[in-house]
Amino acid sequence: MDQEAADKENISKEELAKRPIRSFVLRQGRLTHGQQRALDELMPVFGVPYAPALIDLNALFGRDTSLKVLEIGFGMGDSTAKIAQTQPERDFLGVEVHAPGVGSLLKQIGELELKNLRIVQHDAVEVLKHMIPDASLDGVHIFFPDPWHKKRHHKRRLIQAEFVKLLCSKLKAGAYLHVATDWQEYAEWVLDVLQQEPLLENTAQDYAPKPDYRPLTKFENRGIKLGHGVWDIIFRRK
Ligand SMILES: C[S@@+](CC[C@H](N)C(=O)[O-])C[C@H]1O[C@@H](n2cnc3c(N)ncnc32)[C@H](O)[C@@H]1O
Repeated sequence: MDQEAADKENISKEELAKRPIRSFVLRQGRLTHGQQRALDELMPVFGVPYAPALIDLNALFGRDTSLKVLEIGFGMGDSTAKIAQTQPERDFLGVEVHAPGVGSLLKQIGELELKNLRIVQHDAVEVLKHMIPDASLDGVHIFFPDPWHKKRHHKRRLIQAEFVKLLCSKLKAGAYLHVATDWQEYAEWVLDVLQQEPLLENTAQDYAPKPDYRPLTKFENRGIKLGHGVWDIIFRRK
């Protein structure tokens, strides 16, 4: 049993044992004024409340000709907003559990007047299972997922064989799955898990060159200057 995880969430070890293993720890996190305001004013407009009911993605975005891309764990949403801004012909559904991040992305949606981005604030595993129709996605972005460094936490890593199966069921034939990470051991793990899924094929020999649509984050820029690596892994649904 994971005392550290129980302590972090202020719940008993017994309660934790009954819950499914999750890829995140929900921290309270302070909201800035701007984030709170964006949550109050823009969540009713751009937020999709979690419910165990399938979403009609074409109806949600009001068009059926656009490609539909899901992003899991967008953090503060800076890359998400930039991508949505530079690809107005595509529609993006971002999923994140962290309230300050959701507030931050809503603020950017307002400032940039983005029409092609919607947000669900909930565990992406449940969103995928209960809200995303089968074979409805053209792409999935998972940028810098929590690497869960310690061996005893590896079970919390988002990218696992079972999760990848679930993802595959939601991808259209030919759709892409793009994972980026700055932790080499997690990059190797992701490559291994994706290679073992028979419904996926790698678009590269192993790691892919960074596609232009993924902006360099501030954090990544700093890392590159220090000689740290970033690995992009892009597979396609057969
Ligand atoms: C290390 S951060 C990276 C954030 C962002 N993609 C970036 O590149 O800066 C990982 C994010 O994934 C979110 N996350 C992890 N598991 C999740 C899940 N199952 N559903 C939704 N969000 C999740 C966390 O809350 C966190 O904000």
